[in-house]
Amino acid sequence: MPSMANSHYKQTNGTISNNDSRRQKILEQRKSLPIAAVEKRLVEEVRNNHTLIIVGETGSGKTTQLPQYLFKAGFCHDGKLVGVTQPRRVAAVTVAKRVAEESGVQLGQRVGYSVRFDDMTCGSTRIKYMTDGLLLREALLDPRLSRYSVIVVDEAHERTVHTDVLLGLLKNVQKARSQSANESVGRANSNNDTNLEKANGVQMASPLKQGQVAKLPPLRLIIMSASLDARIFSEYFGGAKAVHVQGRQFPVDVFYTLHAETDYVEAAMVTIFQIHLEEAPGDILVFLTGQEEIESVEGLVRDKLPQLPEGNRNIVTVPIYASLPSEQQMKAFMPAPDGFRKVILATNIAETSVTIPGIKYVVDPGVVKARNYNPRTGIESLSIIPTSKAQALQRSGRAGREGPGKCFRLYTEREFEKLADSTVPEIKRCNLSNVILQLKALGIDDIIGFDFMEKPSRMAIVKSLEELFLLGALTEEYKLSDPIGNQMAKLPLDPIYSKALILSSQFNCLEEMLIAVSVLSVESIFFTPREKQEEARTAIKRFSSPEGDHITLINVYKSCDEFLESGNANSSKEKTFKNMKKWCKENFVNGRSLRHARDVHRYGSSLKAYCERTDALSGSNNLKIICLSQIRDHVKQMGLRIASCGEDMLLFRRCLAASFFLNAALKQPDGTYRALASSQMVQIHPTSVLFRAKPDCIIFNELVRTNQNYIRDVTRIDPMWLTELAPHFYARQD
Ligand SMILES: Nc1ncnc2c1ncn2[C@@H]1O[C@H](COP(=O)(O)OP(=O)(O)OP(=O)(O)O)[C@@H](O)[C@H]1O
Repeated sequence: MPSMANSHYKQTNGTISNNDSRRQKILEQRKSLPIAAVEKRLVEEVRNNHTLIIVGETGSGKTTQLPQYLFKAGFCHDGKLVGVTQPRRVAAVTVAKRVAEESGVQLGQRVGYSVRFDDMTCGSTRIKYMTDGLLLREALLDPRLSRYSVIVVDEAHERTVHTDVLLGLLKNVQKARSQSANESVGRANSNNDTNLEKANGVQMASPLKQGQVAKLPPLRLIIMSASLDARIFSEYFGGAKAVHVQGRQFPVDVFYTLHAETDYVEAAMVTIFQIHLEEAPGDILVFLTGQEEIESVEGLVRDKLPQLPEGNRNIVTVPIYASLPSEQQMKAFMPAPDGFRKVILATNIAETSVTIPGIKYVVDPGVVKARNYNPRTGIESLSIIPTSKAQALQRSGRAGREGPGKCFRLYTEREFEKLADSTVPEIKRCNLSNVILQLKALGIDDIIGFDFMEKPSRMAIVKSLEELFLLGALTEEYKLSDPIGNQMAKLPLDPIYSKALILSSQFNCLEEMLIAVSVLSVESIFFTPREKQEEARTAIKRFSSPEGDHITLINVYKSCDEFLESGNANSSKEKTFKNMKKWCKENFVNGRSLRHARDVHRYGSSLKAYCERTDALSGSNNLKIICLSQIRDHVKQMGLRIASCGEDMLLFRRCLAASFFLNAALKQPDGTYRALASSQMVQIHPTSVLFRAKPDCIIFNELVRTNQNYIRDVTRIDPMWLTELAPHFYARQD
């Protein structure tokens, strides 16, 4: 099977083609989209309605076309932007590339994107695709989103926690902007304006200064999806108008199994080979639930290939999931080598918005991995659950984007009928600390009274407020504390990680904490192939620290750095990549994850390399890539002192105890642990280096329920440190 790394792949996606026939083809394709027939009407509706809901079939052209129509119609005059939010970064990036190509402009110029850790925009950007989380962060700096004339919230049916909070926030911003539009500049630039914003729950980060232009046009809001219950959104926005774009571009035939499948992974495998042997050429997109499952199917396909007749072994598999570094995700969008059929193994990251060229077949087992959070116990569980009808529709929609397609649902039609119409909004099943911290930073103090589209439970809100208070982010009046709360809100991380970074500068170990947080932000950096478990265990021992997983992870990271630095100073980028790959393989380290951690921590190198490559191919060399948002830059900008504790890891462990005190556990006589904050009985996960050692007192990173209550990423601490370093919590417990 050809590997994606030594790629026979041609880079085409996202580059500007000078090829006239390609431009012509794109032009014709655009004209043939169902949405093209109603361009004028849609623009009129946007002019006449401050809030508009657009429902249209998958592939009808909403995401790529509407922003271009609005640009053409003058919504970007005076330098204003049309912002389009997506629940996922891969959609924001790939759609922006497509739209730049369609518009015949360089990506990052008139059309750009901005996602966490990667900003491809410049001063002349007018159509900006971004994740919904990123727009929320922008609101911290610019609470009235004054640069935007229109915000399009795409794929709203997904109801991610960010989409829901964003909708609430946008409602406030709209009110504030409509009112300020009626104010005169002179009056609006003083106290009046600030009061008005506060009254609407949106507080200026910094009040307007004399002479600053306060008058803003009303903010237009468009909510879009293919499978959205327009009524709920319309009611929330005071009876906003909904329009339906009729028609889909290409038909997709949907097939169901006759009987329920007991093993969907096996069924997916069989279906892949059936399609390959029996159906016409065309690539296959398979939806699976996570990295592990994807890697296992990759292995199964590889094992099975030699059993196929020689002429039929032309399959190449490509994984795509959220924690995969961007440059590797992009491989899914590249064409397969000539004569090969590409099989993309994806999580629901590829479910909405994206167009993966070449896909003709979709295999949908009808399941998804979902998080669930129990605010009473503080336990997050990950379980595999059936998708909703809306998700099934989105998945099948991926097959009909370039021509007619087929979708194979690995469940019966009766099961489909029983599926829920839409997914339970994430806001009702997640820990809210992060979101509450952001709302507080936006000046929204009354969280319980906030106008959520669907209110999270009171218990979930109270629990998160309490957690933020204990971390020092909120005062006793539950207001954002200064400087800790403010600093925490600025970091694009979970509050507990942000706290750890801030504290580590006082413990002289910010260098080490930066590495730990980066590695913990990605999928596991260890790689244990099924057939080499013993070898992998021995290899990991070389890095393992008797003090626990955090120091072990730092050891891996630093060892790789040392290896790359030793004798490699003048190596080319390619050579460094190659060396790193070799080192990872020898040490049973997951190269993908480690590279990603290095991106998050410091370099942004693989992202940059990817962009530079596409830039070179597009024949231009002035692409502006800003990777400002790396965590390291954030903490530097906050004035935190980046120092290393060197060999003295005691300081680092004390810092972990001071930051993760809410995640401390004590060993019980039977060898299990009691989590001190929730009193839940938990066990150290078998992948931890402390699984056998079982120290008396530990802190952990996360508590996840699978078949047991497992704690992951564990470090040994002295129980006395808890009362010393977190007296506000542990003195209270006595
Ligand atoms: N990267 C791409 N390569 C090739 N064709 C593309 C690409 N992106 C979009 N298209 C074409 O444009 C059409 C419209 O895509 P668009 O994303 O605008 O649809 P949509 O209505 O937003 O769909 P969805 O609801 O599924 O996101 C696709 O069906 C496809 O034909």
